[in-house]
Amino acid sequence: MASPSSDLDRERRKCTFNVAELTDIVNGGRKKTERRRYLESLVMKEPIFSNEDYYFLSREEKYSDAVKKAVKLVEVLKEHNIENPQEYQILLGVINENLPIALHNSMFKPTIRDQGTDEQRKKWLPLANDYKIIGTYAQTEMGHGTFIRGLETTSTYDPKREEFVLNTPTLTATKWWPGCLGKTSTHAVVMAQLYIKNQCYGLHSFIIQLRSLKDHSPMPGVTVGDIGNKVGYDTNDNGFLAMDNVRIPRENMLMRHAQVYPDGTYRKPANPRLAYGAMVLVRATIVAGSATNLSKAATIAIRYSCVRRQTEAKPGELEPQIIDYVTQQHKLVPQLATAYAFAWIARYMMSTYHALHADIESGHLGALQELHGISSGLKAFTAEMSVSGIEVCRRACGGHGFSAASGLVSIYKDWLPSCTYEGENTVLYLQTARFLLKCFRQPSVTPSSMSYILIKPLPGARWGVKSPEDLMKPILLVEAFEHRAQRTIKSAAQFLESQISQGLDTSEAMNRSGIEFVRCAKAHCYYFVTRNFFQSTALLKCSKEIKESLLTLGVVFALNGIADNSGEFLEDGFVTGTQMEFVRERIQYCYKQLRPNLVGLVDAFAFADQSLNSALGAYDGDVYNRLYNWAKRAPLNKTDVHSSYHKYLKPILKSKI
Ligand SMILES: Cc1cc2nc3c(=O)[nH]c(=O)nc-3n(C[C@H](O)[C@H](O)[C@H](O)COP(=O)(O)OP(=O)(O)OC[C@H]3O[C@@H](n4cnc5c(N)ncnc54)[C@H](O)[C@@H]3O)c2cc1C
Repeated sequence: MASPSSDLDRERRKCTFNVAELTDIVNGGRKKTERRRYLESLVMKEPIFSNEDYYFLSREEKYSDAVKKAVKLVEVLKEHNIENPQEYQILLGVINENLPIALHNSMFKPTIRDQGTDEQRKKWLPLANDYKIIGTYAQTEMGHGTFIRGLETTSTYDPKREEFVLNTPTLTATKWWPGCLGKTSTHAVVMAQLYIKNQCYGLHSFIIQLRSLKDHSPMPGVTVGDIGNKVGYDTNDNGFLAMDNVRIPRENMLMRHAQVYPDGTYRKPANPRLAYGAMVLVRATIVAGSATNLSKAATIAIRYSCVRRQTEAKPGELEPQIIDYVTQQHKLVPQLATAYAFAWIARYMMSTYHALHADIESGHLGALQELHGISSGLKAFTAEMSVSGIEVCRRACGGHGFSAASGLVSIYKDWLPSCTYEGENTVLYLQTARFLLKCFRQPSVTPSSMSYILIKPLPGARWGVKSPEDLMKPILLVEAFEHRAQRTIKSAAQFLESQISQGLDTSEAMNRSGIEFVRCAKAHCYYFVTRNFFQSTALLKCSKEIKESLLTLGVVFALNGIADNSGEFLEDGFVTGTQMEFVRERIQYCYKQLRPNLVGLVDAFAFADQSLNSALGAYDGDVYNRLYNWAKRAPLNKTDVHSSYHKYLKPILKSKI
């Protein structure tokens, strides 16, 4: 049997490009790579962050361990003055667990920043930044998540005492799901229906103290706890919250956009779209998370597939590395291509958001609406594809993919809810579809990045691909996705009109058109991500070898998208059966081209072993020793004879043979 480590060494020698150069591209430059390494070292040098035995812990142990790590992380952040959210994400990446202060930084502070007045920011943010308080964001209730107008929690203004009184009027109004709520947070931003003098003014945000800062016991009127075990997220205390006449001062309503004056006069927000900014940022972060989690899974599965050998072709011959089976390549190379495509689109979303930030702050919201329209669909698209891609990687590791030691099980379980939180995926696709249809119908509101929608595809249009070689031309690949998106948007618009013309009211017509809407939103997202991948790669200043590899990955991403959705390309005759054969042929050609560089392409993500926490995917490829040593540490193996033998097995095994 070949040595697993030498297998990976050989793979690394075959790579045609300089991996460090690609790592710098992935990180956004050499300086960022150096900074990332430095930040990672801050975590790796602290034994408290070790996750070696993580997979053996019970839920309660995992939570408690995560609290310990969170406190140490706060210490590291303070000691090194780390305030940049992206740098914070790097530290979390190596810790590789969903810490129970996640919502404090991802939602509590950003909501106060976005919705708080200057005085409120001045009061709350220093306390939050210093971790004197720990906050969460409580919106979802047991009865409603998606339909936020249906939330039932009330906040009634009492002008005599200049206070709001918060209540959970029904069982279904119980806040349910908020992360870090159950056992950790001392405060929460709570979304509640605002009532003043018996009139409801809709949802607003309020800061509530949940727990005493002296002994962490729930405040009077507050019932709070953990919602119990979930598919994943073991370290996080997703919680429930019920309030019974909880009084807070008037100043605890976040009043940057809407105000309640002491006498109870209400002033509504100037522009309801102002809330979009924070949402866009959170969605861009999820898109980046999709890229990272899929990159981790692809790293583990590709390294393992170069180490794992199975099934000799001829008796006595060395068994091939499983990566050399084309079926294995067909599972894993598309995931690698998708990971890069998502990394590039995440960067686009982040940079567009930051470029627009000044506009948003000064109330110029035109471009924000566009970003909101597309970010909903991109969040859904990347979450959906990354989650299914991670599962493909897990299965591609055979039996060992089912072991917790693979690392893939926890990546999957912990990333799975990204399809649900921050907007359930289908609901987000529907939002993007509505934006696309608006652009389709009203050219005057269509932003330049979406102008393709206005070009009506010619009836009888045909794809300009004449040979398999043509499929290496980005312009032709983008053209195919553009055509599909244009056609499905038009057909969704026509479908909706046909429903309305049959006499259905708008909401029922929209409901009946939902499947068409989701179809066109997905088609748009695939187009957008493919176009961005080729545009961004073309602009890179890098070696010819890197550019070639990235472009080939882009071709894999595009061609698999065409093959997997072949019906939509063939349906109107834009793509012919012969061209579809070219597509399938070219996919295999690309796999062959990329084969020597597969390990280099995953090494370039530069994940520290600790951040993969995988016996299968560590850098040195020492899979079998790691698996064996890990299993030997399992709690069940602490003794040679387990206590259950004495309790149960012994009597039945006592018969004489
Ligand atoms: C791990 C995790 C962490 C979370 N963290 C938080 C948190 O920190 N704070 C917080 O407030 N919440 C949190 N949530 C809640 C989360 O935001 C909601 O679960 C999510 O918004 C979906 O809402 P829902 O559960 O009501 O699903 P539902 O809306 O009930 O969805 C169920 C099904 O109905 C469909 N559906 C619903 N409405 C429509 C529609 N209009 N058209 C078509 N189909 C529809 C959906 O597509 C889905 O298939 C978290 C959830 C999870 C799983």
